[in-house]
Amino acid sequence: MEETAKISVTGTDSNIPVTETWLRKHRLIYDGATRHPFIVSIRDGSVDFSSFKRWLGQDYIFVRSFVPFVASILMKSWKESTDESDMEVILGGMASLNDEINWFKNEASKHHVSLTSVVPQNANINYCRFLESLMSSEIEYPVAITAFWAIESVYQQSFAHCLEEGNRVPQELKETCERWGNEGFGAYCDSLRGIVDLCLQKASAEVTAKAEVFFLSVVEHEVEFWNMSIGDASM
Ligand SMILES: Cc1ncc(CN)c(N)n1
Repeated sequence: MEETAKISVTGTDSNIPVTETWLRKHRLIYDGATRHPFIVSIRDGSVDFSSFKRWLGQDYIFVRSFVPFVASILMKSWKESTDESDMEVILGGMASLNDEINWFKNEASKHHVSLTSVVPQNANINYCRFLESLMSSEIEYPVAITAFWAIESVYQQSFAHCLEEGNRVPQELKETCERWGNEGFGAYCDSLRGIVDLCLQKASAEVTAKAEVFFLSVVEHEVEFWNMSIGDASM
């Protein structure tokens, strides 16, 4: 039988989901976020506690900006999505944020971090401005849901890495790693990824290209967020 040539041009091969294409194409940058030195230091127990406390305070500020961003995704899915189940997945993510805010307050008081006196650092200010820009009506639903999946997925893969066999996560940080590294959150990220792939199958090449740019922007913001968490050791 004649051998059929297997041609896979990046992004246009309909057999490979778009997110798979991106993760292969941008493996280095993506690993730079999910295997960041800050994450590796949590995994091997070498993280210093001041970095963890800095991250905790900054991430609380981020999550408060993340709530309206997720609400805007809900609105876009209601207006633009052809698949009703999208809304339920996004709503599930939204609901967990209510619990998340309380988790931060609880964790902060445990570690004597005053959330009211946390000053947002530049990387955080930039990231929150980026979230706000995604809420504009100029940002199509496929682009916004791509950013949402990327934001959640970087955290899931980062903290799942911390929980892998042989980790030496300090007892005080175990709960944090479990929060985003657990299987349930992994399944939720897979659902978001499924929505992104389905959306982008129907999207124009232009929207798909725009979604890829925003995917990369999220990964860069996540790397900056980890860099900020490590902070200036000399401080
Ligand atoms: C910076 C950042 N990125 C992602 C997540 C997970 N929602 C988070 N809490 N903070």
